[in-house]
Amino acid sequence: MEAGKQGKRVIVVGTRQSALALTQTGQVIDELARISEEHGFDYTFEVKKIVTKGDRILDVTLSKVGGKGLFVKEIEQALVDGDIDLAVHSMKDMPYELPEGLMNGAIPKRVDPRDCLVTREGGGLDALPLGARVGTSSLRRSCQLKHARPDLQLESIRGNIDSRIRKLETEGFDAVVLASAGLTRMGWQDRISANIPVDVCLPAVGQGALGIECRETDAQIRELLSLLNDNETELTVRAERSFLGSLNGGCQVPIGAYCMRGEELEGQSGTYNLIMTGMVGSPDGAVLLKEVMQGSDPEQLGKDVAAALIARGADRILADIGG
Ligand SMILES: NCc1[nH]cc(CCC(=O)O)c1CC(=O)O
Repeated sequence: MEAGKQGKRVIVVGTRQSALALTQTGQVIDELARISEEHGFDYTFEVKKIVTKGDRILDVTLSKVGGKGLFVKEIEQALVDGDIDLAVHSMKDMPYELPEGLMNGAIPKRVDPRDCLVTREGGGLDALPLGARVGTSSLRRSCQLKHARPDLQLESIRGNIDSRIRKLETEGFDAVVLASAGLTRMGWQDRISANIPVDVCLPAVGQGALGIECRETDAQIRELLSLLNDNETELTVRAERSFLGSLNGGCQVPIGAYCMRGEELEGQSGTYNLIMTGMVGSPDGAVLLKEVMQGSDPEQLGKDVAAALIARGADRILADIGG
């Protein structure tokens, strides 16, 4: 990479305008400002809020709208057009393929990847009464929860985190399912009744991680972002995204994956054993296929796990639901 020439620069950061998006963008900017100061860069940061298609249709069930990248397309266009210099996304909202000329400049350290339950009475899955009403509009979550607890009534719920928690009270749900990461980033971790173990509910690809997108040609930003990257998160998220890419899935199909980094390989500095679990299921939870594999090349591992699931019929399940 060409070293950037550091002069004075106002860096415009694009983000969605939800409370969570603004909070996590603020956290990234604080971190980038700290890094800039540490390295003697004369950078200041400005936030630019961008409304995405996903924000405009928050009242419709997303899986019915379909399409990939509902929460990122407009932001990526602003990046291509030069209206912003970098964009902060929730990694799990990023489609596998980025537009020509854009790249993932940094994947900062991941927080808790698990889903969690926010329940009316407290306690986790085991504490939910028979036939409890659980709110989620994620096919991945309903598939796995239904598989673990066939008695549960999974019902669609949309909106930002705060409105989903409110609906727990106003719409009489016994529980809603949310990403632990979102609640933690908002400082609302005391609302988490229980985290759901990954072997019960495999998270979405990239859940708990952020993706910082930039232009391939912007050497200054690339240099800055490289200082924010977390190697362990990058390796594991690359494996999960390779899996997603091989299955051609967006975040609206029952696909889940979680990769962990194991030991560094002997005599191969920077190369690690990676352990990944991938799943594909039917929306009603009747079919749930899982594979666990190990490897040291993230892209290859993702492809291998996808191939193993496809060999067991994952492609037919996904074709059936139009994924
Ligand atoms: N689907 C929306 C979304 N996109 C990112 C997060 C927060 C979690 C994360 O950053 O992985 C959420 C909320 C949720 O799923 O509860």
